[in-house]
Amino acid sequence: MAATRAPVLSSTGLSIQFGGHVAVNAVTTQFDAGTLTAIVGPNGAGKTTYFNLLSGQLHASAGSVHFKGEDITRLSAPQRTSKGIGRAFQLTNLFPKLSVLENVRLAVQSRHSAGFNMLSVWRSRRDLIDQAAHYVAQVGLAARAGDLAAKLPHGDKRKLEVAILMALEPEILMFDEPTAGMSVDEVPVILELIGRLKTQGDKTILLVEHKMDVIHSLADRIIVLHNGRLVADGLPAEVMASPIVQEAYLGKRSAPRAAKAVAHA
Ligand SMILES: Nc1ncnc2c1ncn2[C@@H]1O[C@H](COP(=O)(O)OP(=O)(O)OP(=O)(O)O)[C@@H](O)[C@H]1O
Repeated sequence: MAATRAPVLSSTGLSIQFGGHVAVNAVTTQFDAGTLTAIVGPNGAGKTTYFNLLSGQLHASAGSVHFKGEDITRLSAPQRTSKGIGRAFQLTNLFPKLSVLENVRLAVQSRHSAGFNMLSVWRSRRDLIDQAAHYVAQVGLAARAGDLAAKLPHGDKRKLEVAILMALEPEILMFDEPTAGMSVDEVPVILELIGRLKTQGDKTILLVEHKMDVIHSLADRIIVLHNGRLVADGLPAEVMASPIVQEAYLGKRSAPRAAKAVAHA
């Protein structure tokens, strides 16, 4: 089914200040349904802070966030999650003393809230476990389903985070450097997963990533943050060729050719 191109998430004049430092500075943009947008920029550009403002971990000093037309600026992170904005957290979301399967089962359960119906607890529990096993298999962790989360090597923990996010079935999936700290042979599993989520067409994916090959293979669009400002926005090839990106992001002084991408002052 063809993806509908309509804004599902947007920020308007979104800003946050830490002391005198403006970490995100009046960022106005929108994310269309069924697209994958990569958010790039040098270290300290404000990418993670912008993510925190969208997902509710931080609250804006100014500006607003809208989800499907609703102003969610004042909603907490859990309220935004329940509306369908899902974010993979780097290792902080895992229950270390529970197994891989149980970690994912809890995510499935929180979506269904099945535990409240005492009459159907057993049947629901079986369903929940089956669904959890499906997500565990999708991220390539079936063989480790019974292992404690704490015992997993780093790369497998990152895969488990993705399984938890998928189990929540959010409309928006936010990944902040999903392959960071992974060995080279583990990276493709996560990239294939994100690629598969993308081809489903109904998910809106936001990806903070430094690896250019990852961005090129997955992104429909790139936005560039620099010193907290949105400085470029467009198709990957255009944005990567733009002088502002060549200089600000790749550290090159001269740009090969002029950019077609929209450069924001
Ligand atoms: N809680 C905070 N308190 C004070 N300053 C902060 C806080 N969070 C972020 N900053 C500052 O805001 C700026 C943006 O940081 P942020 O982590 O968003 O950048 P980033 O683009 O994600 O960087 P990286 O690619 O290195 O992860 C940095 O100067 C950082 O030091």
